[in-house]
Amino acid sequence: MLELYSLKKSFGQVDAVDDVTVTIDAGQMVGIIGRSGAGKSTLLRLVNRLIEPSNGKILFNGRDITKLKGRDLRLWRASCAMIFQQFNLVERMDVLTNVLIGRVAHQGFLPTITRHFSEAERAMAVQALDRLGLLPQALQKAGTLSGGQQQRVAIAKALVQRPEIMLADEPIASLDPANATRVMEALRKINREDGITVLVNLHTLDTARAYCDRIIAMRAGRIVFEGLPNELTRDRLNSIYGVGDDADFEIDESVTSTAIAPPAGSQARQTTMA
Ligand SMILES: Nc1ncnc2c1ncn2[C@@H]1O[C@H](COP(=O)(O)OP(=O)(O)OP(=O)(O)O)[C@@H](O)[C@H]1O
Repeated sequence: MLELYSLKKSFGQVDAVDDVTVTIDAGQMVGIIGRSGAGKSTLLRLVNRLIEPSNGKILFNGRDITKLKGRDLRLWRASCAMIFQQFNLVERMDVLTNVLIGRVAHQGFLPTITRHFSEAERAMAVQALDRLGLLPQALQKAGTLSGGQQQRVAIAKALVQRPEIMLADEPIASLDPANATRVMEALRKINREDGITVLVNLHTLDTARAYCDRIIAMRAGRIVFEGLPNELTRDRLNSIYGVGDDADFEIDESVTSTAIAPPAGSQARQTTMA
């Protein structure tokens, strides 16, 4: 269980995350939505300890994460793997090596840069690629893959970290709908099959409603909604975001399936919060 208490991060005068208290149960897939600048990325970066909180506490299974240093901090970062919009792969390296780089926290920096990986680690990387349908691309340079394939390599790289939490910061923002669907399905498969908790920042409300067990909505650094996808009704959303009839997005109340890309001819709409 991940618990955030009065978590705050200020950048000068801006409170990017402002007094956030929330509990995420183990094994949940949680979507974080909100307009650009709401504080979604900052929240994930705080959990991963990529940035230090100005105030507040992070507990994971009762352990105070905010106090971790040195090796313990490195192992924490490995156990809450991050996935970024821009994939963060080494494009000139092959896919398998990119995945193996995910082992750095466990085996140290030197063996990683000299590419000394054990047979067990190679087997782990191959298995992760196989699960994500990328075995045929294992020896291809990462930069030659499509965006969706690269993001799935990034997920495989995160998987070999043996994480307990996966933090995905707008993982589908730069992908076309078909690739976005495959990436979201991959995240959900990992969540369901491995019991890994997934926190995913999303720009599209429909995607969050289709894939996530719970939704957190942020506005100006604060959590303004936390609950089940079907509790996020049009009225509630309007009151949360203060939008009127001339809003630049609409809510598709019919979205209950996993599909992001609607079938040809469908009337399904994409809901964008940006
Ligand atoms: N390193 C930083 N230095 C100064 N201000 C920052 C920094 N990182 C974030 N901010 C500010 O904090 C606020 C929240 O930013 P954040 O990136 O967390 O929002 P977001 O909801 O993830 O937005 P987006 O959807 O556009 O990525 C914004 O006002 C942003 O400008």
